[in-house]
Amino acid sequence: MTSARPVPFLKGHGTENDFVILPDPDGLLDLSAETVARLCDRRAGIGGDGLLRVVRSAAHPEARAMAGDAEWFMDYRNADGSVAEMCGNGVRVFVRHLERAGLVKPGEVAVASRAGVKRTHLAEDGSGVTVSMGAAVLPAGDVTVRVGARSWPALHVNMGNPHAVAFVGDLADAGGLLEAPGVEPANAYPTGTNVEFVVDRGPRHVAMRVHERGSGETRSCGTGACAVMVAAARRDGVDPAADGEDATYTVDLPGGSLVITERADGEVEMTGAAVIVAEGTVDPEWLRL
Ligand SMILES: N[C@@H](CCC[C@H](N)C(=O)O)C(=O)O
Repeated sequence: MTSARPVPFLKGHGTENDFVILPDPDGLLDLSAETVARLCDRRAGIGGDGLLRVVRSAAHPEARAMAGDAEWFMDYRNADGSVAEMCGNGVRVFVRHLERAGLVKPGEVAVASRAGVKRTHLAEDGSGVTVSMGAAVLPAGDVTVRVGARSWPALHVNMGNPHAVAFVGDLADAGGLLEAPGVEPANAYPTGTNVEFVVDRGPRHVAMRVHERGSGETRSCGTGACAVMVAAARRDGVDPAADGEDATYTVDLPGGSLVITERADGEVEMTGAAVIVAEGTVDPEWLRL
């Protein structure tokens, strides 16, 4: 990134999955992975699980083709600077920022992402944001998740980005999650994966922890909660496409709860909070690498 002027930023979170937000409507910032990692550093930077760059779709080569359907592109990066296809909590925070900045009105807002255009609904009363996340894809093949000497069978679920969902006896079984869990076979996830550990809380009610690719353990993951909902539904013998009936689950995460509905047409909808907590400018001298 080269910039002589202070760079505006905001900080926000969705169920405590927190993000540095960089408004860059004309796509002028040259954001390297190293710069993203510095901004997301919790001690030496602003701090965040990831970064949301807010760019007009027409101004970004990866989003130009979506500009007719979605004016804004969510350029999402993980805390280590890696690029990811999609971020469920991030897209809610992204539209909350657009609304707060007067760039969109409450109601329907389409957002371009690397996983395609996502349709969102911003409640008039400023409460939650609902996102149509697309249909879950369940690639065939057995997957195993390992932490130390323990292992669990897992379900491979793709929500635009990859997930391995393991049902465990107790969320503490996953241990400290200071390192990425092992996932086998390695070739099931050529670009790595997010890993979810899940327990039951009641009928259509589960709780989870997540280790995110590129960010470590986070307090919430929207795409992860959608993957968990679909995995729990299939385990429970619930398949809305076959049953002809929508199914709704509550997914508790360390940072809050998300309500996930899988519709009979396959669409997975997620509803949850989205909050902007601060805004300011980044010192250009500090940002210079
Ligand atoms: N926290 C996000 C997911 C962010 C991307 C993920 N770490 C990946 O690399 O796929 C969410 O809320 O979905």
